[in-house]
Amino acid sequence: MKNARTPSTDAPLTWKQRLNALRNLPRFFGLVWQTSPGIMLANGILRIARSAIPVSTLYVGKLIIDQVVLLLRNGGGATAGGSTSAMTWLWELVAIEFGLALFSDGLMRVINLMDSLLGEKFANFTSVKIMEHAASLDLDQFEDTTFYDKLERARQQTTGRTVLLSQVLGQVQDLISMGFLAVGLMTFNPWLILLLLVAVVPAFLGESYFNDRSYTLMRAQTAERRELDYLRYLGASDETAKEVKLFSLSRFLIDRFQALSDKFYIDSRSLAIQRSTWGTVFSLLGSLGYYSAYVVIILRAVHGQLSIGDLTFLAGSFRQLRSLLEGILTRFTSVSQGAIYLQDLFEFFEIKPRITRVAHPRPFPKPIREGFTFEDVGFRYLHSERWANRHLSFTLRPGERLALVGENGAGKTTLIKLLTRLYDPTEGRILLDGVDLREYDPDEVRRQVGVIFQDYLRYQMTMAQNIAVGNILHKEDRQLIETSAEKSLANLLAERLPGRYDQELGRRFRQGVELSGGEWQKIALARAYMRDAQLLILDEPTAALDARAEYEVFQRFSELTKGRTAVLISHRFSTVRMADRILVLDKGEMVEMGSHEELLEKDGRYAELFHLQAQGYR
Ligand SMILES: Nc1ncnc2c1ncn2[C@@H]1O[C@H](COP(=O)(O)OP(=O)(O)OP(=O)(O)O)[C@@H](O)[C@H]1O
Repeated sequence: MKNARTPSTDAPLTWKQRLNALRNLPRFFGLVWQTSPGIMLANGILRIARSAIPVSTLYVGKLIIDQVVLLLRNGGGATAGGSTSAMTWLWELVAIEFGLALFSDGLMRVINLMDSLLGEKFANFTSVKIMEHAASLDLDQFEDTTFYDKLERARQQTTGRTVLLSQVLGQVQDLISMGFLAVGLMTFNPWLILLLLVAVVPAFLGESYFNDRSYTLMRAQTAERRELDYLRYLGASDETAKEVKLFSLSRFLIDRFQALSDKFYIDSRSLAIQRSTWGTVFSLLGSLGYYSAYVVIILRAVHGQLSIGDLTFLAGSFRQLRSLLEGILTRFTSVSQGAIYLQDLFEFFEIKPRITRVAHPRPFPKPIREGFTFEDVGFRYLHSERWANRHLSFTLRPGERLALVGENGAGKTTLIKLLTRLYDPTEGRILLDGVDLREYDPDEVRRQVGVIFQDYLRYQMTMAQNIAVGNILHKEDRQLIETSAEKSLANLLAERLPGRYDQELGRRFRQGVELSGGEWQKIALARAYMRDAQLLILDEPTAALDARAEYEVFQRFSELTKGRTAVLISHRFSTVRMADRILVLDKGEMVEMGSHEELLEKDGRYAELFHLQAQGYR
């Protein structure tokens, strides 16, 4: 991650940082171009056409006034001889101005339409890209809060980037308009340009200063804003309602929400007040500059150096130039602001997964011959001092059923995550058939392993889809889905549901049916049977099942995993004893390994835990 390029959260942005951020724009437009080259090109051409309109309109206006003055001087349009052609010319000019106004209006509408179409396409395009990139990253990157903030900022600004798009395009258009107007103004009096700058530059500097401060504020609040979203979710979601009600948490949550949002309000209020005060001062300065220029122009007109048409043209040009320049400078700060936000997006795209595919991965062994060997494996979570696993050395033999036993936090789930390459070991290595697991394609490893974690997801989808997620490539294979359900006993549930396998589950959308914890678990278990995996891993798969269901599930599991390697984590010894071997973990380290009988005979930690549980049943 290139954190060095990200401005720090407490210092306002320097000009250099602003200009640096502009370097993101070409890449941004590259992406926009990728989204829709046709609309982008048409948009550019129309904007160039539109930028010539202000100066043209003013010039035609000048010609009209001069023509009227000429006609008046010649005794009035109706009476003067030879004035018919002058009148015709006058009406032609009016028609041209009218045409220009219509054309300008039409162009603006088409441009706005294109901006919004392009913006929407781009927002969808980046959202998809963000999702795709997020999918390629490692689990531990998601568990890192700085990463999460970055992802959140990248995600939140999808709509902001749509605005940036029209701002940058508008900027280019206005710059060209200004060029035309400035040429006109300078041919009359170059000093007027100087007055213009005096009128506008302070406003610009003020604007950029306050933009810096609001960006800094926004950035400093990222983590708290995330908390605000979380509180909002806790306070009003179907998943949390039960507990929030029972524990009467709503007041506690609302107060916390209120305190946080009040803090945001106070911070933003003082900034908004300062901004508005200074804004008034700068705008006064601007008016002063404008009226000084106006006086210069009027004096020259009175002395006969300028025609009345010139006067209106120049005054109009000056007024328009001022508002364009102001617009451009103000927009510059928000464009560079937007460009800095883009940095968040690009930095997010630059985060690379560490668990990568080697250039020439080895084919996954079919069948596995020697098994998985842990060689002094240790693992520490990011930012954690403690080792979640340490000094693990053992072999998971092919065809063996291994149970992992240990108290809460002993490192059982972590060991599974290492085995499935969700993480790579911090030290030591894991071999599969004598070759480092990192030499295989991680996707292939995950395909060959069927794993159900204790915190499996309850998808708010149909029952069939809930099972199919175990092997999404076969989502249409009804036969496979139904046999998997039979293996996990979820088929009995399907028979009871009104919509059978097509029944929507969960209450979030449509007419879903909510299930009990054990029912959900059977569905999750079916996912493991969806793939013809060589290694099956169940992490506390039966915790929510009743005694009979648990017995049946394990009877089946034993039959179904015959000849396949299986790892189970369970706190129930009735389940654990079915395994061929048991690995006992304590504080991340292996303390014992052996069959149920061997370990009882040894009378060590396993025997102690076993007797403790058995006592509870006596
Ligand atoms: N994502 C994480 N980030 C940081 N630390 C973690 C993370 N997940 C687990 N830990 C820590 O690692 C240690 C081992 O956790 P693990 O989930 O492997 O235990 P476990 O044996 O599966 O526990 P349980 O029986 O409660 O499921 C714990 O001390 C836990 O606090």
